[in-house]
This record gives sequence, structure tokens and C-alpha cells, in this order.
Amino acid sequence: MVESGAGPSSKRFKMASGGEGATHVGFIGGGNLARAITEGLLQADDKQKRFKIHASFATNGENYKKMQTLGVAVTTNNKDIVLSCDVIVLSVKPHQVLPVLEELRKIYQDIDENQLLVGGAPLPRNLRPLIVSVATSITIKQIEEKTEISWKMGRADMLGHLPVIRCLPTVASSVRAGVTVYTSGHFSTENDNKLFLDIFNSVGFTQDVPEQYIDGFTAFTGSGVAFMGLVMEALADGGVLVGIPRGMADKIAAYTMMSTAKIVIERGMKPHEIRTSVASPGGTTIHGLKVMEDAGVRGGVMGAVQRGTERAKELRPPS
Ligand SMILES: NC(=O)C1=CN([C@@H]2O[C@H](COP(=O)(O)OP(=O)(O)OC[C@H]3O[C@@H](n4cnc5c(N)ncnc54)[C@H](OP(=O)(O)O)[C@@H]3O)[C@@H](O)[C@H]2O)C=CC1
Ligand SMILES: O=C(O)[C@@H]1CCC=N1
Repeated sequence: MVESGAGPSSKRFKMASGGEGATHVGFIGGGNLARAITEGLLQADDKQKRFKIHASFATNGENYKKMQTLGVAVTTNNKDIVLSCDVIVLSVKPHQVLPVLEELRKIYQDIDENQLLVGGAPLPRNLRPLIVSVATSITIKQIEEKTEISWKMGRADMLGHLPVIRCLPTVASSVRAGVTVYTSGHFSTENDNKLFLDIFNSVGFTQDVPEQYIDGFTAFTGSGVAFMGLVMEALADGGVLVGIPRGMADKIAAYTMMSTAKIVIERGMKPHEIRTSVASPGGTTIHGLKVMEDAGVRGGVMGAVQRGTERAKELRPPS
């Protein structure tokens, strides 16, 4: 056995940055989140074609067809992803991650030299992909326990850990406005991190965070998109309640949300400063805010983040 250790995969990284060919990104699980990331990546990569996207599915149902329409190489066999991708994105539901990793381990163990040959020539892919997990609740430790694998490289038997990065993106990746928090595993190198950032910076904002915060971020930002969607919907409903036509109310509610966020991001104003600047004494805003406080909107949103975080912990399967 040759101990491969955690050395950088120089061939894979050269392919990502040196323009020798596309980086092959394979989603295991091609549902809502994988599709959002794919849509963002395709927009970012319109001209350069730096990425070739693959996805595998449990069935050839709706998700499969939608990804196929986007030009993704689709399959129902996870082995196709293992054999062809530089980056494998685990994007199945949390309870499916550990069984999928078990399957991957078996795929590696079964690879023999013949499968590394395409038309008699060695497969041009590096068989030591970067594993990126977008799955809620599954820890780096749980993934790394399942990704110490053995595989054959040429005549050598290799044993080592695959590099792992755990992250938590949002569906806003589809419009390249996603927020992706991430933690690198023990075996990922600087090159692995660069490759990861090359992909996820293309679809929005990234932030390196300690892993202990990821369950919180799952609810805070991953689910947060849905929480803010509910607030936006309620704002639009309020508009309709006072007689504004539905289409106009929906559109202006979205712009109102966006403009509030832009003041914070671009001007550095704190949300309470915005409130103070808008609420004139005895005016419409302070009367409306009183109703919101009486209804417990603030506590409701805080409670949603807290409950979502607890749920992320409950969903963690035993190793
Ligand atoms: N949606 C979101 O906003 C976010 C989701 N996440 C996390 O991302 C992960 C994916 O979520 P989401 O996209 O919403 O889930 P979906 O249910 O939309 O997609 C899951 C996908 O996994 C496929 N699948 C199931 N079993 C297998 C298998 N054994 N091999 C290959 N593919 C399989 C399904 O195939 P088929 O299409 O045939 O059913 C489906 O395409 C989850 O862990 C979730 O917690 C994280 C942040 C945000
Ligand atoms: O609801 C869920 O489970 C996932 C995690 C974050 C957003 N959606």
C-alpha cells in the first residue's frame, strides 16, 4: 500500500486554473439546491466554459429532466460521477449522505486498472476528487470517517483520505447572490480551498466559519431565505389589504426588501438606524411597528432561527 497522505492534487488543480480543460463538477443529488448552484455557475461561466457539470439522481424523474435541459451530464449511476469528476458535491438529503458515502467507498474499492482506461489510454481525470458536502447536519468528522478509502492509481494501491469541505449554500446561488458558509476538513489543502472558492465565489458570497456555527447558519441563512420570503409575502399581502393590486404589491415588496438590504450592505447602516430614520414621531411607521411588536414578529423570527438550528442537530444521523 502506498500512503497518499493529504497531498495536493496538482493535476486536478492545474485543470481548474490553467485552462487545460474544464473542471468537472459532479453533484450526487440533483434537486433544488444542486440546480440553483448549477444555474448560477452556468451564468458565471457563460463564455469561459471552465466548468463541466454532471449530476446523478435516484430516478430519472423531474429533477433529472430539469438538469438535462440545462445541459448537465445526467446519470442515475453514482459511479459515473466518481469516474469523471474533479469535485463531487454531496447534495442529497441528510439521511442519504452516509449511505451514499458507503456506496462511494465501494466504488473506489472496485475500480481496477481497466476502468482507468478510455480507449486504451489512461482516464484523464484525477481519481482523488475534492468532496464538497452541502448537506445539512452532517459533520466533517462523519464524512472523513467514510472517505478514508483505498484505490488503484496505475500500478500502485493507494490509501488515503479524500479532501472534504463542508458548506452551507442557499438557493440564491441561482441568481449569483447566494451566501455560502464553509469549513475545510483536515485533509483539504490550499489548492482544494481555491478550487472550492473558484466554484462558490462564482455564485455569490462565501465566508469561512468554524464548523460549530454551521447548524446555526443552516437555519439563519439557508432557511433564512424562506423566512425572509414569508416576511416579504406578508408585506405584499398588507399591500393588497390596503387596496394595491396583487402583481404590483408582490413586485414592490421584493424591491422594498432588496433596498433595505442594500442600505445595510452598501451604506453600512444598522437595521435599527434605518428604522429610526424612517419612523417620524407620531407617524405611520411607528404606529405600524407597534403592531408588529405586539404581534411578536421579532420573537417569531428569532424563534424560527432557534428552532431551525435545533432541527439541524436532530437531523444528524448517528455515525
Ligand atoms: N434546498 C435548500 O435551500 C438547501 C438545501 N441544503 C441541503 O442540500 C441537500 C439537498 O437538498 P435539496 O436539493 O433541497 O433536496 P432535493 O430533495 O431537492 O434533492 C435531493 C436529490 O437527491 C437525489 N438522490 C436521492 N438519493 C440519491 C442517491 N442515492 N444517489 C444519487 N442521488 C440521490 C434525488 O434524486 P431524484 O431527483 O431522483 O429524487 C434528488 O435529485 C440537503 O442535504 C439539504 O439539507 C442546504 C442548504 C440549502
Ligand atoms: O430545510 C432544509 O432542510 C434545508 C436546509 C437549509 C435550507 N433548506
